[in-house]
Amino acid sequence: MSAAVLSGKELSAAIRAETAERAAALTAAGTEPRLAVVVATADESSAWYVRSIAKAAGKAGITCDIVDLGATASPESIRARLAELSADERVHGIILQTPLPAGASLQELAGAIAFEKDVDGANPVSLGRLAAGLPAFAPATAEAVVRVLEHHTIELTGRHVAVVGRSMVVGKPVAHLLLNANATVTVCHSRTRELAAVTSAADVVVAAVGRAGMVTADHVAPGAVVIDVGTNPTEDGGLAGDVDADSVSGKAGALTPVPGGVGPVTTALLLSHTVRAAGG
Ligand SMILES: NC(=O)C1=CN([C@@H]2O[C@H](COP(=O)(O)OP(=O)(O)OC[C@H]3O[C@@H](n4cnc5c(N)ncnc54)[C@H](OP(=O)(O)O)[C@@H]3O)[C@@H](O)[C@H]2O)C=CC1
Ligand SMILES: Nc1nc(=O)c2c([nH]1)NC[C@@H]1CN(c3ccc(C(=O)N[C@@H](CCC(=O)O)C(=O)O)cc3)C=[N+]21
Repeated sequence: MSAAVLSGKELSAAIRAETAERAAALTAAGTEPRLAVVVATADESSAWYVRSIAKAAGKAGITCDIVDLGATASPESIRARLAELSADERVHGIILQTPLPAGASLQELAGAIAFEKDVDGANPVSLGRLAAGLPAFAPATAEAVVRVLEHHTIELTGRHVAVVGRSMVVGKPVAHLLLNANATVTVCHSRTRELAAVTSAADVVVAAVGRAGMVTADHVAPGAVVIDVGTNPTEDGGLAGDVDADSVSGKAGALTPVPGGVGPVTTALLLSHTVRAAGG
């Protein structure tokens, strides 16, 4: 038996269609929605994302400014640019791409992103509000994980979800969103002992590690639902997930594909957050 494929494409298309409608209404009313994408990395996975944001924003009628500061930008210069964009009335949404140059951290810099423009939920204020169950933009990827599960009518209440990864972009916020959805959540990381035993006890496994094929059949229970967040560039220019799909699909009940799973929903949600930040 091969695991069911949990596509993100239909959900992404629906979110993008609704976003385009809202963007057109805003533009007609005199507000052009605008997203600033701040880049200070040469990372290929980030470059993939930035290209797909720019393309999808164009189609949705959102102006996208790519602000490339270079992979050697200092934390001070990144912070100054975030503050400038935060004060710029024409800009409605700001995302700072990870990874960041050595010595810079998202949690330290994202405080310079105005809370109301923090469309990728990076400001620690956004994460705190998310944890408290208060309105805030969640990081698009973390929200995408939960939306894909909901779209495929996978029950979360009372079920055990193991998240592998504890970054500010995925692991930590997704753990809070899952808790808010009444799941029982275990968060794993590089110091977790007996990782395969921990994840094998879960009904749902969320892999956000950044290592191609790290999650194998040994890590999942028979019939479990597996969400693959990983987008690792391959030598031939493609993308590989954090899950070894060949091994896992013979054991899991359902699995998100890479590409075509969480990624397209992430991009759509970032744009949806941007039109909401613009008042749409
Ligand atoms: N599809 C999408 O929309 C998105 C995809 N991504 C992709 O998701 C992946 C994760 O991204 P991100 O969270 O930003 O990555 P980070 O590198 O910031 O975090 C990786 C996490 O995985 C943990 N980890 C690393 N190795 C192991 C291991 N051997 N066993 C258990 N845990 C481990 C780390 O633990 P520790 O904290 O101890 O170091 C860390 O918490 C990447 O492939 C990235 O490209 C990211 C964002 C969006
Ligand atoms: N602050 C921050 N937030 C992020 O969310 C973030 C980041 N930094 N840094 C880089 C990673 C990587 N990432 C991807 C998102 C979508 C695709 C994506 O759309 N993938 C498509 C393929 C691309 C396409 O079709 O054009 C897919 O999986 O089907 C890829 C990669 C977000 N990231």
